[in-house]
Amino acid sequence: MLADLTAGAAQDALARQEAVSLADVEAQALAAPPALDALSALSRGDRVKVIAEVKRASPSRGHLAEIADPAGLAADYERGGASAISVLTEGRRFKGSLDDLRSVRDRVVLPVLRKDFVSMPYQVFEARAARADLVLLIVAALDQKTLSELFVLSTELGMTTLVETHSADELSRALDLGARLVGVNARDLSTFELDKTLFAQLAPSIPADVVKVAESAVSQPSDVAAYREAGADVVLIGEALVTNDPVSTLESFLAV
Ligand SMILES: O=P(O)(O)OC[C@@H](O)[C@@H](O)c1c[nH]c2ccccc12
Repeated sequence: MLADLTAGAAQDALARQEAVSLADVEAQALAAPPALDALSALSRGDRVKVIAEVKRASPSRGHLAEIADPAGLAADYERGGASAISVLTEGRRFKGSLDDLRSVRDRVVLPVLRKDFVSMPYQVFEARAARADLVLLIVAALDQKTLSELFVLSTELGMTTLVETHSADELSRALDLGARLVGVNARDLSTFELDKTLFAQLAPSIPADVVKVAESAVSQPSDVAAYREAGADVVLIGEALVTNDPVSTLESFLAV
């Protein structure tokens, strides 16, 4: 499944490249206003921080929410106390787009993450051209050479990279890169199985100066409390926020 998602996203990027060449998207990326300092925004504080996600659907959970106005939802997230906004830009299964990201970027002042299945430099340039401040790289989807190249490129473009892991081996690959923002996804993107204990298993192996993000499976405040207890600086939440009132749900999560 992860391989399919990654291949599909690459195919879609190649189709966009027919319209806007690599050189042009690179020029757009270099001309964009500088990325916001997302690492500072997400660094450990007195309270847990939330990356709130604009997510219409997923292959594991199907349709979640229509979200006709992604910018309005992001503004609600900002009002509710989120520290950054994640925008799923994958079109096939998550029903997102770079237009969603651009409209969110125009509305909020928070750092914005491009959440997609990135495997080519073109997609990294696109993220920055759309004024994303962060880009997701999924260790399981990439060989170490490609992962490292994409990490270096996004860093050179001034973005913060959220490096997503799902095992001890993937975590050590993320740390080898020098990643400063590391995510542990409770969901296995190949089987869609959920392991809510994985963050707590891996967190002790993540150095103190690396910002730790617990991803997926937060449905109630006690889930946030458990991730915080296990050492999370940040939790990334999608489904619970798009299927409930975003502001009050976010506030209840931030109150733990
Ligand atoms: O909707 P949830 O269970 O709150 O999960 C959000 C986020 O962690 C999930 O969307 C996610 C984590 N890593 C990903 C990689 C690609 C696509 C999606 C994801």
